[in-house]
Amino acid sequence: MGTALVYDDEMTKYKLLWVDPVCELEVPERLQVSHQALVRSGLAGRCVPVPVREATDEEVLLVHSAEYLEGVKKTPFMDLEDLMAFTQQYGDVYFHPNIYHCAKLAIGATLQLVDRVMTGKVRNGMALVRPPGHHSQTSQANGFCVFNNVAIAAQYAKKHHGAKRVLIVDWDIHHGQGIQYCFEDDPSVLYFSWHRYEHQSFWPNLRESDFDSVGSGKGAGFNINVPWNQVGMGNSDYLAVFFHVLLPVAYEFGPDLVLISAGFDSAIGDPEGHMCATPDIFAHLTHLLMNLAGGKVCAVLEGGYNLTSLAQSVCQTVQTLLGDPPPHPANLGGPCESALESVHSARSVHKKYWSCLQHAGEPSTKTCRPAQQDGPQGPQSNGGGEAQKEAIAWPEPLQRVAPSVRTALVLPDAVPCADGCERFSPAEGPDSMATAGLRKHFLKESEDGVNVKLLYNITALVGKMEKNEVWHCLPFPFVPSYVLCVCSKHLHINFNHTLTYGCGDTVGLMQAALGLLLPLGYQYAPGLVLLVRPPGCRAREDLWLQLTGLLQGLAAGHTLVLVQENETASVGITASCLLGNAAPSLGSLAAPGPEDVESFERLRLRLQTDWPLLQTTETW
Ligand SMILES: NCCCNCCCCCC(O)(O)C(F)(F)F
Ligand SMILES: [Zn+2]
Repeated sequence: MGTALVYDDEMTKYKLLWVDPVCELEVPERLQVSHQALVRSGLAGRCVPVPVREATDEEVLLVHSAEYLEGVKKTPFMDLEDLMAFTQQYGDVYFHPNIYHCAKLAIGATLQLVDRVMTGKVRNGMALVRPPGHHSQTSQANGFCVFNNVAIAAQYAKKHHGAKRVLIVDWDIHHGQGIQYCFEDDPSVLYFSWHRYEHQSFWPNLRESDFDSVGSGKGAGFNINVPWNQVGMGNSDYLAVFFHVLLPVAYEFGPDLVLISAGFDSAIGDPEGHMCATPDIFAHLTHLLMNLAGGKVCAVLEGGYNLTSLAQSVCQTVQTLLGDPPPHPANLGGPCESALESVHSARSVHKKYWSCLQHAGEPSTKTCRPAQQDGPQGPQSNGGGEAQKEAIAWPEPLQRVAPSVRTALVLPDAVPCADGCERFSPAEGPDSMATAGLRKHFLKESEDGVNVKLLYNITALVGKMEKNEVWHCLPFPFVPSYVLCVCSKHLHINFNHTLTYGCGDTVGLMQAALGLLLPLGYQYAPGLVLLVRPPGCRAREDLWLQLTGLLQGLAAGHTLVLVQENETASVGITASCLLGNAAPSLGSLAAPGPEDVESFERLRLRLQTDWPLLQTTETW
């Protein structure tokens, strides 16, 4: 199952024909540099190319009014004067004789992607389109958008593919009010958006973009807004929102399709966003969504105006969709005070709708300190108004080279090797000291099986030899003999930290994984993840596969999974997960048991001082 890439350079053939400082940044080069970067990096060649098509009127009418469509249909025949007059009735958008054609191609590209993903022809994919869509509304164009590509895709997936629950994740730095309005009272579409807000002083300056717009009627709880009230937000702020707002709710919602309104004006260097998150963060954001909906993820380009960070961010997203493990998360700290206030506000207004948030604090009465002149990460020029005083620079993302052997298995002879893997036989195999040490001990003991004590000895021994890091997670005592799956070729092991968390049921463990394990792991940034599956976890195989999938976001995918020999049936599906295939969907999660929530919250409060990425409320 591959990754689709939907692109056609016809969508570069419209541009601003008059002077308008607000619209001049939406240029054809945005699409060209994005596609070029995918081609030059070899990523486009690894994707399944999918042709675009024009949307039909019927598809446009899934979201837009006939009057609006009839109006836009006239624009190809307008002269410059009429185009400008037609444009005047809308805000922050421009028309062009070819924009109607391109707008239909943008929808068509998106629907082609949805068709391929929903019918299982590909696992996931990206549609590189313009004009963008998330600001356009039933009867109006807005913010460079003519038709709402992603909103139409959600309606289309429900109507033509029987999707019951669609999750839309809008990581563009502007609020996609067009999508919010479209699904305001619709519980089958969960719309999540973060956006630069600055207490309503940033465009589109809407009161309904604040965190207390939760949807209405039957849709209450299915609209989640996380406003950024300061610029300069960085990687830790973005991850904190994923761990403590989006992911717990997304797993409880249990979508059967994930649409990403993938705008990259939320990346560093963007003249609209003024944020500090680096392009590699989109590898992690993508990865964290890829085990939802059985991996059915469609990323659709929205904004992004710094051509360098846009191209880098698009590559990071596509490379992750292809299954390559994300890069090491670099020096993450805790979220800033303003971000914590936004996280806390969103959690507290949604606690009544989502049982995973039942322990969120009450809405904070205090308001954040007046927005400082400087964003949390230091001085930023304000708004897009004045020219950047100094060019903002950031390191080019490191090459992410997938190992030649992605997953190797060490198996008792009786157990067949899973397809796509290599059997790691003690004779040959990687010659790193760490592996040699593991192998030596493993072989010496293998006739009478291995127990966890020996496992610790192994890692302790290896730790002496290698000054790298390993992070034990979820160690459980387990019966003798086990199968050792090694993902990628090189091991870096140093016995350093053990976090043990006993948990009653699947839901509790899943929520603990999202709210405790992942933030801890990202902050700890281990060199290796060791996943020790407890005996009898076959009963919760799908949960352990979710963990196996999610934890590959750490340690650049270097994952060691120990499986009980009496569960050799798990080897194939575990190997499939280590090979980058999505874990099966958990469906909608029930409420976690109260005792699990209690122990979870206690552990979080105890650890968050040392691990600030665990925080969900401001500390003052
Ligand atoms: N400087 C503030 C002037 C108003 N600026 C308009 C910004 C439009 C943003 C469009 C977008 O990036 O959200 C999309 F994804 F739709 F393209
Ligand atoms: Zn935007």
